Amino acid sequence: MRSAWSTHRIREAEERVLAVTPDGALMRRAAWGIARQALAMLRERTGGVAGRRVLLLVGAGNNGGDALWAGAFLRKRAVAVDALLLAPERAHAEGLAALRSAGGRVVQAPTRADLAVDGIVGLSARGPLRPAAAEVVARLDAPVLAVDLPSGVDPDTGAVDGPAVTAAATVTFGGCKPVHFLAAERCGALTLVDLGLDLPDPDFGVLDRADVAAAWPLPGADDDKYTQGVVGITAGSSTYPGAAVLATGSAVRATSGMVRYAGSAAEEVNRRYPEVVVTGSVGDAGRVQAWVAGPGMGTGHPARDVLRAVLEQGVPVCVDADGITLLAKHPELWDARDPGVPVLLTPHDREFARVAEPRGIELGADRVAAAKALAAELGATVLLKGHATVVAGPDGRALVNPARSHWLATAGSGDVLSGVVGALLAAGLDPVLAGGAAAFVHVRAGELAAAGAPTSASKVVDAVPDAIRDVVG
Ligand SMILES: NC(=O)C1=CN([C@@H]2O[C@H](COP(=O)(O)OP(=O)(O)OC[C@H]3O[C@@H](n4cnc5c(N)ncnc54)[C@H](OP(=O)(O)O)[C@@H]3O)[C@@H](O)[C@H]2O)[C@@H](O)CC1
Ligand SMILES: Nc1ncnc2c1ncn2[C@@H]1O[C@H](COP(=O)(O)OP(=O)(O)O)[C@@H](O)[C@H]1O
Ligand SMILES: [K+]
Repeated sequence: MRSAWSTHRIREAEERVLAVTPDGALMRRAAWGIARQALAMLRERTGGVAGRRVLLLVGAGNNGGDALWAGAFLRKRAVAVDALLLAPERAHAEGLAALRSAGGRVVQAPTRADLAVDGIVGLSARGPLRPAAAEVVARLDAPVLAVDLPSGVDPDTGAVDGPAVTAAATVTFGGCKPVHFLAAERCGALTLVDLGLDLPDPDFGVLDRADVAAAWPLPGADDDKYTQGVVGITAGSSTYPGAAVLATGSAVRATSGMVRYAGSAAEEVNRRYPEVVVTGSVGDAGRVQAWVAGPGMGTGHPARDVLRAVLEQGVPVCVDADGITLLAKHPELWDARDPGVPVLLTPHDREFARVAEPRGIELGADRVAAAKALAAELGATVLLKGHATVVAGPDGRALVNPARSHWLATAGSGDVLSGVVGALLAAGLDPVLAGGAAAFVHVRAGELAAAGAPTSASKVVDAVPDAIRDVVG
């Protein structure tokens, strides 16, 4: 698992190491990492390094200092290095002297380059690129290597509110920052240079394939259809059967155990998935180890009563879509749950706001903080959907799952996610892990279904087994 720390935590840890390290040593270590990455990119893109051209974009602080030192190192490999100083009077003095004495040039306007190094701003970044920097970045046609993080993107939230760098690669130092996962598409390929920092618990973790593989429930020799955890789905309606078919189908594809469906779309579900045991109501459904409640179920009184019946069953529940709106409209529904049994909500932004705003929690730029606050407030796990998915538990743990493409932004894809979450909750996974692993497999299924072109939620359902095979195989 990779981890991310907010900038103030990184800074605190850096201060401790700086206090016992010779002056400039950390910066040179950071710059060495940038230079190595720059050489690799030049080699890959132009077939060599000597005589290739690098343009440094140098801001007012240590981020620019890193870029200048990296330029000095690149000169040793006969790379032609130009530095464009965006705040000439505040450019890092030692870095500039090192670059000059290594034969680097200071230029007044962007020059033709095989690679640009973004040393405009790093940990101290606030807001989008300022006009002078924005103008230079807009004129670049070389790929960009970002120092620490792409300038103009908020380091702690990944928010982009105006002009910002989109990097082909980023080299960061000491520990990853939230931006690297919340705005992964702006960072490109990420490399971490170790600075020997003693870091506290991270703000959030990021599951990798091996973590998901280790968590994913596999049937064993003694398993039967019941022992793997039976998933119950109550979703859809006779007017909107699609959500029921998608969520149920996704649970069928995500578990080799049994899936039950309870609701008025039973006929449509059974026509598409004959292996599902269907009933008209939750009361008649038989035992399950977890419920998924909400997609397309409506927000009227009958749906409210169904949700209450589900919450009263004393098994983990994934509440999605209309179920979340019902919880917002009828907060007394929370009283139906057993406080010791996990509830996992899977809101998109508008659903999140419906539940959170009456409780004084705003969904601002800091999506991780907002999800953590709502999870703590509700005593439930919150999976906040978006291009990066945030999963926060009531105990303060959080995971982020970055998107690798955006084809999953398609109608019904949230219904597919809820079915996968249900399968993992029924198998007994901790809800934060269930949410994180489900989001990981959902993204992979989306990639496989889309393969670079528009897809549909039905195709994503069908790609779930391939995604699981890809992860656990
Ligand atoms: N500490 C360490 O040991 C190590 C640190 N290291 C490196 O130091 C970096 C942090 O350096 P830092 O703190 O000097 O500030 P940095 O990010 O360069 O910003 C400079 C100034 O830019 C400005 N500015 C703000 N927003 C802006 C915007 N949107 N667009 C344009 N400009 C903007 C703002 O100045 P203002 O004009 O507001 O006065 C700000 O003060 C870190 O990311 C890493 O690369 C590594 O060497 C490893 C060891
Ligand atoms: N821009 C995006 N890039 C990648 N994934 C996205 C993007 N927007 C939404 N998603 C994902 O698509 C799914 C949409 O869910 P949701 O909003 O509930 O849709 P629906 O209600 O149509 O099922 C979520 O899993 C979300 O994380
Ligand atoms: K930068």
